[in-house]
Amino acid sequence: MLRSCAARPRTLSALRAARGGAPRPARDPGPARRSFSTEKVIHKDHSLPNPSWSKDLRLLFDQFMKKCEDGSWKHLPSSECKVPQRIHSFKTYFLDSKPVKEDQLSQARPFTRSYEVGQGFEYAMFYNEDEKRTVCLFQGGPYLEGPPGFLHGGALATMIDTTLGVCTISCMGLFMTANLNINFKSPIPLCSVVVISSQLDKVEGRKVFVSCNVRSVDEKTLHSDATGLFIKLDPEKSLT
Ligand SMILES: CCCCC/C=C\C/C=C/C/C=C\C/C=C\CCCC(=O)SCCNC(=O)CCNC(=O)[C@H](O)C(C)(C)COP(=O)(O)OP(=O)(O)OC[C@H]1O[C@@H](n2cnc3c(N)ncnc32)[C@H](O)[C@@H]1OP(=O)(O)O
Repeated sequence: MLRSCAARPRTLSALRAARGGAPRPARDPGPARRSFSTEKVIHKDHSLPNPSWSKDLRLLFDQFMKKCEDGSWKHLPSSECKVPQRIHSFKTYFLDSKPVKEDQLSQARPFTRSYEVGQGFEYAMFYNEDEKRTVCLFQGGPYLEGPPGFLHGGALATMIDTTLGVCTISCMGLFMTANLNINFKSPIPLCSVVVISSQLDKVEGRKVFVSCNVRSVDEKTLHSDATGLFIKLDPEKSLT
């Protein structure tokens, strides 16, 4: 994700300055944050194969890594601690409208990267800039059970939300989900692998419309299809 954030043409302060508003001083990260940001900590990339990955997930991962060789697809790294510019701007410009306790914030980590290896969300994301498409290879672990032996619908909704969110990567700015419509067509056996294929359908002002389908590895089963609306955050508007 860092790569795409680094490529972002302008920061929020540049956006704000462009509007003639005085750039808001970045919030003092506080001692804990300062020491954290000066540490040279190498964060684990959770989007790489690990022993919990099934043969299906490894095969699909290798197939998509091959697609990356000509540069058409990009593998998106995923660490639970790295604070890319986009998230940092979000915390600087949008979180102060509702003071969140510093110590709670310092414990924050992405929901999908908060389980022991293999027990929750195992996934890898690939992005195609030209086609504005994101593919997520997802294996839901045993802690994501809904109906006995099947994946919880909320766990699938989480991965759909995350995958659709990544589709906004090519748009400037920070986006939040305003609407998700999900059809659950066929239950997903727990610990099986599915492919979430998503695309950016249209942009209207601050509104980005995206959609996806969720299929089994052999593509024979359509497990789900969904649409989403993401709204670009307006730094002049408070979030709460
Ligand atoms: C933010 C950075 C950090 C998170 C990263 C998120 C995503 C992008 C990421 C990239 C990569 C990373 C991976 C993705 C990881 C996770 C993704 C998860 C994303 C989420 O999980 S995020 C949490 C859940 N999400 C919320 O917690 C939002 C709560 N919500 C609000 O904060 C406001 O609601 C907001 C800001 C959305 C809009 O507020 P606002 O004031 O800026 O805009 P406003 O209301 O004026 O609407 C403008 C135009 O959108 C139309 N519109 C609005 N809502 C609509 C709806 N529901 N249906 C149909 N149309 C709707 C209006 O009708 C108007 O349309 P028109 O202009 O035509 O009149």
